[in-house]
Amino acid sequence: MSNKPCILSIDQGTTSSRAMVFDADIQVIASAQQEFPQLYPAEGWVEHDPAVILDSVISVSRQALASAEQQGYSIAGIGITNQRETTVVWNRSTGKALYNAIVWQDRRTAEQCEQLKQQKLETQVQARTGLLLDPYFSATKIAWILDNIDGAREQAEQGELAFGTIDSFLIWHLTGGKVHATDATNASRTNLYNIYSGKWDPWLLDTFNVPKQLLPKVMDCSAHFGDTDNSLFGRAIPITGVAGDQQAASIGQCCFAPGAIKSTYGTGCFVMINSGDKPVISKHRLLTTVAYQLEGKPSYAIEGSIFVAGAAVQWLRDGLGLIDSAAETESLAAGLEGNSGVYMVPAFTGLGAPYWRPDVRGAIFGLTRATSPAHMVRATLESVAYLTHDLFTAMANDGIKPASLKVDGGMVANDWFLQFLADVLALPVCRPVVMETTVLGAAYLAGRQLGIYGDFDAFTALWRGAGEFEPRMEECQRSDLLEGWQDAVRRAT
Ligand SMILES: Nc1ncnc2c1ncn2[C@@H]1O[C@H](COP(=O)(O)OP(=O)(O)O)[C@@H](O)[C@H]1O
Ligand SMILES: O=P(O)(O)OC[C@H](O)CO
Repeated sequence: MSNKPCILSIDQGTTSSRAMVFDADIQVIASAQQEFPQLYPAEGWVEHDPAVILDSVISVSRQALASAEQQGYSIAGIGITNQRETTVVWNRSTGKALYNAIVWQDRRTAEQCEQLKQQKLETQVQARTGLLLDPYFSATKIAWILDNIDGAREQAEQGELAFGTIDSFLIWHLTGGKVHATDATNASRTNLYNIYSGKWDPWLLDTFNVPKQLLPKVMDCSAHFGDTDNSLFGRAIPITGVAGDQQAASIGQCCFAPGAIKSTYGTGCFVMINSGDKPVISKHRLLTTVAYQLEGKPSYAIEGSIFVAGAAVQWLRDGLGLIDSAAETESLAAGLEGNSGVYMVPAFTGLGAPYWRPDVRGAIFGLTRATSPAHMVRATLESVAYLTHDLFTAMANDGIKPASLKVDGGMVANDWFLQFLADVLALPVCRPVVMETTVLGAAYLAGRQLGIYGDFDAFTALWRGAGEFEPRMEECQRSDLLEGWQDAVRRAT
């Protein structure tokens, strides 16, 4: 009979679904991962098939769970973390989605956002949500589904439909259609949730034309969300932790004190700085968001969101066929003396913070007959570091000047990238032992609710750095590179 308690943590990311099992000492004992297709049905549109997402989550969870049980462990609870903002609307009777999931990167509602900006509503939206007017967030994506799928708006008004970010969609299906809930971090990315009152906001629902009947119940990040349906894992398992992936990464990096900062390099890049128990509104186009909510008390963060980071590496592999694997980018970039004046602006889905230009598209500058695939690769990696530098400039203008940066996500396996990042930011960059901080954060939230994991101090005591990258570039070289980048951005925009 297995009796060692452990937590199954599910990370439903933009490019893959991952499940990891953590024991009571927060060590990884099992894991499984599955990539799934990205759908690009029109220029600027990005979708996922919700049924494929659900299947991939169930499949990786079953694999990780079986491996843990074979080792004599018993799953005590489940944590869920997810790509944020991505929007699903489904039928409450059948559970079937009305339309594909509209992914956070999707730009189809740029015009609606522009119209709201023309009506001078951005300041009011920011004052309630901490967010800006951009197609990134869920509200205009929901309205698009209601206005473009036959009969959807009437069904929504009659209470027949449910909206959810991916966490909510998964909770619904894992509990056999019994629970329609989300957590405060995911709610805070919709543009419908008032981060001051902690409630769905009637003015926002009206402004974005979204019926209240669609919305899930908003809960703390550590809470009993519901139990899984017996048919899925052979018995009911409680879901006890939920957070958006960037917030979960911030928890996994132990960013609990005001000023603590992390940057995650997955499909996109997201920098988050803890601002304590008060929301701080940026004057330089950064976002304010809920970092986590425990025992009814929210903590807040300032966030810089870059839409394309690892996605550009994926494009080199899948779009251009320049590389066979993401890992190859490291030796290709390191093999060059410099960038030879080649700059890439990876605005495949517009530019996020601090530019917020959904209309801009990607560009490459400085090509010559001597430009090789390695130059393209290097320009791609460099661009992610420059975009991070732009966020740090906005943060500095808001008075935030960190002394070092904790990093995580798929791209930080790349040592060359991290050294270049440290050089461009002129800051030490630290990579943790557990690079999957997102799943770790969700596991912590779930295990905390069950009493398996202790308080923040106990968790922080377990955090280990795997190595620091110290800045070592000459200042004149750094400023030349940044000048080249700024020129490229000017030309692209
Ligand atoms: N060694 C590497 N160098 C650069 N990029 C990498 C490397 N390994 C993985 N990546 C990139 O990291 C991303 C995957 O990271 P992950 O954190 O799993 O993303 P997500 O959660 O968004 O699906 C992919 O876009 C991939 O191209
Ligand atoms: O899937 P990731 O890790 O790139 O994260 C996506 C973000 O949550 C989008 O806001």
